[in-house]
Amino acid sequence: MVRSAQPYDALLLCSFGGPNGPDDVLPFLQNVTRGKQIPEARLKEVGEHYYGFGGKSPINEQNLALLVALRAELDRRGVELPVVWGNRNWHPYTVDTLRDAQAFGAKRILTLVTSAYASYSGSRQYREHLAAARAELGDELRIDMLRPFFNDLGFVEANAEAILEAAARLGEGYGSETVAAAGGLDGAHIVYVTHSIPDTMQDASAETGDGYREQHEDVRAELDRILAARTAASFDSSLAYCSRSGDPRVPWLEPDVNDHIGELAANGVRKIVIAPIGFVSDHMEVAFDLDIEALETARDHGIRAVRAGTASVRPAFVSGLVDMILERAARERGEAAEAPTVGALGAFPDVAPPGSCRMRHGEVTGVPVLAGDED
Ligand SMILES: CC1=C(CCC(=O)O)c2cc3nc(cc4[nH]c(cc5[nH]c(cc1n2)c(C)c5CCC(=O)O)c(CCC(=O)O)c4C)C(CCC(=O)O)=C3C
Ligand SMILES: [Fe+2]
Repeated sequence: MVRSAQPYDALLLCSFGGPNGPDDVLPFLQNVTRGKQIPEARLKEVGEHYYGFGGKSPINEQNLALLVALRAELDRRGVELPVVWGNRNWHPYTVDTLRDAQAFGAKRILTLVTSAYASYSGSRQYREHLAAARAELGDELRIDMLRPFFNDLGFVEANAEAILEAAARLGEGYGSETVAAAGGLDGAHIVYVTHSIPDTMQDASAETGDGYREQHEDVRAELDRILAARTAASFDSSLAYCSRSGDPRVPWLEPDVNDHIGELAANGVRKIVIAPIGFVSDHMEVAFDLDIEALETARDHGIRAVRAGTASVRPAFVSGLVDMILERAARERGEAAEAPTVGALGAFPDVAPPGSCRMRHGEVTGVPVLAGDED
């Protein structure tokens, strides 16, 4: 039986984008930082991270893999829904992808952004971006966005599995993988990591609902609960931040993961699992800021450290996303469809509330966002 995802004609996988080679790095960074106050020195530094990887970010191939995995899961369930891919900061740009989709007759698009948590960077900036694309392509095109998925069981389950696999590497020599995971986790400290944002962006994210930091704390608590139940190991955890940018005088969320690892070492911690719950795939922030910098910091302090994988294309994650897509489509058809979540915060609304997730607390820019949530 063919099931439809009506009223949607296509699913747009919308991501950040990244350079595919050395010549892309500068223009990509210019796209990202247009209108933002980022010092030249920071840009140079980030450019070097990319050049160190041959000028190529892993993010585009990771998004293609996610697209293929979503396609396969939709097919497996017999759902007819084209999946297309577009980015905010690099080719293929969202507006070009949507123009093609429109040429094939698509009128109503559901967007999945590769950002699990709601803040300006992970939510409103995408809604501004999509509104700009729609303004270019015409009002017949209707674009919706899926609610944040940080507390979807599939996303949380994928992270739990990745942490257990990493813990098993810490516990090598304990026997079977389950025993090794428990042994590795026992006495360990899990450092959950996400992207730092300016304090004023955090405050803005908390204005109409639970804020960015609170969303991560909710995931941390839920993961701790799942991991303790599955392993009976005794462990601690905390939330730290990576990849701060901007003017050094402007406060961003802390502790920085490297400072935090130093503090843990001073407090006698000897083994850690670094769990990048703030990221959906192992892109540059993970490959450089965690795998190169944070792991080196741990080594310098004599701490054994492993980095857990991201949700990426784990079946639990992909399947959870498809559930969310089908639920949203059902609600748009006027059918009753629940929005199940884990943790304490509950489902975020399908349409972001007016005034949510501004760039800075107290700031109103008047930049258009998607229909339904204009200020
Ligand atoms: C919350 C958040 C996420 C997580 C949510 C999500 O995943 O969306 C995220 C993801 C990403 N950030 C990325 C890259 C960059 N972010 C920058 C700058 C900034 N990020 C910010 C926040 C976030 N960013 C902020 C507040 C800035 C300051 C300027 C601004 O207000 O926008 C800069 C400029 C240079 C620098 O200063 O770092 C770059 C190059 C890539 C691509 C990686 C790759 O290429 O593999 C990805 C996935
Ligand atoms: Fe970023």
